Amino acid sequence: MKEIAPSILSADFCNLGEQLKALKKEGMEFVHIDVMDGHFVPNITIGPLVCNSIKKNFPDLKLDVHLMIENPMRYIDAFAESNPYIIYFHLEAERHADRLINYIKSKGVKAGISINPATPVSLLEHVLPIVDSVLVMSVNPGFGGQSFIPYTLNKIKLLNNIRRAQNYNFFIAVDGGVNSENIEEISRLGCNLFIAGSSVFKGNIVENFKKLNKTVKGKI
Ligand SMILES: O=C(CO)[C@H](O)[C@H](O)COP(=O)(O)O
Ligand SMILES: [Co+2]
Repeated sequence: MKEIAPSILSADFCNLGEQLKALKKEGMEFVHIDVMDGHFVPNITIGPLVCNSIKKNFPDLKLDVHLMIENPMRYIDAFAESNPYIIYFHLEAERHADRLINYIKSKGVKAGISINPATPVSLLEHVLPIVDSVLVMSVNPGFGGQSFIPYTLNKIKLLNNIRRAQNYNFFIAVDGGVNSENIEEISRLGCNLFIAGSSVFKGNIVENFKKLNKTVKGKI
């Protein structure tokens, strides 16, 4: 799989429906939703109400829900209500990762685990066989529009190597500072889902999406 997941963190919230409609027309399948609680990260953003509204208006969009919150277990039921494609939680925010992965799956939702730039891939060793996705943060979480941290490329490469060697099934998602200049390299290293906020929503959103999408799908 090679897909772009536009992150609505950088969308125009007064025109969110129109923007999603325009992107969907160009083949957008995933929409990335950044949930921030003002504790795990300094910012406060979106809750389950918005997820429910997007799902109601765009039932076939795959909701890619990125929880950047403390105590994620407490909110799984609420976010599972919108029937998302996947819920990611942060390893740094959860002492009982195995329990939480299984709980998310018990709701019929794919379970993803996200790691901050400074968190090593080795900490995921024992859960890699059971997660549906690993989300590599390529910026420090909390805000859109930051620059891609180059050393995170090594983490993508390492995850891809482990996946190949062990025959694991998780997909690799990368989030933060993804743009038309670095997306090709990120793709070559084995990334499957490219989360892009400002590089889609700043400027001409349709043209931005088309360019990124064509690059990862190898049509240019
Ligand atoms: O999780 C996030 C920030 O914590 C966002 O998904 C990410 O930053 C996307 O925005 P941009 O592409 O502008 O970096
Ligand atoms: Co995100």
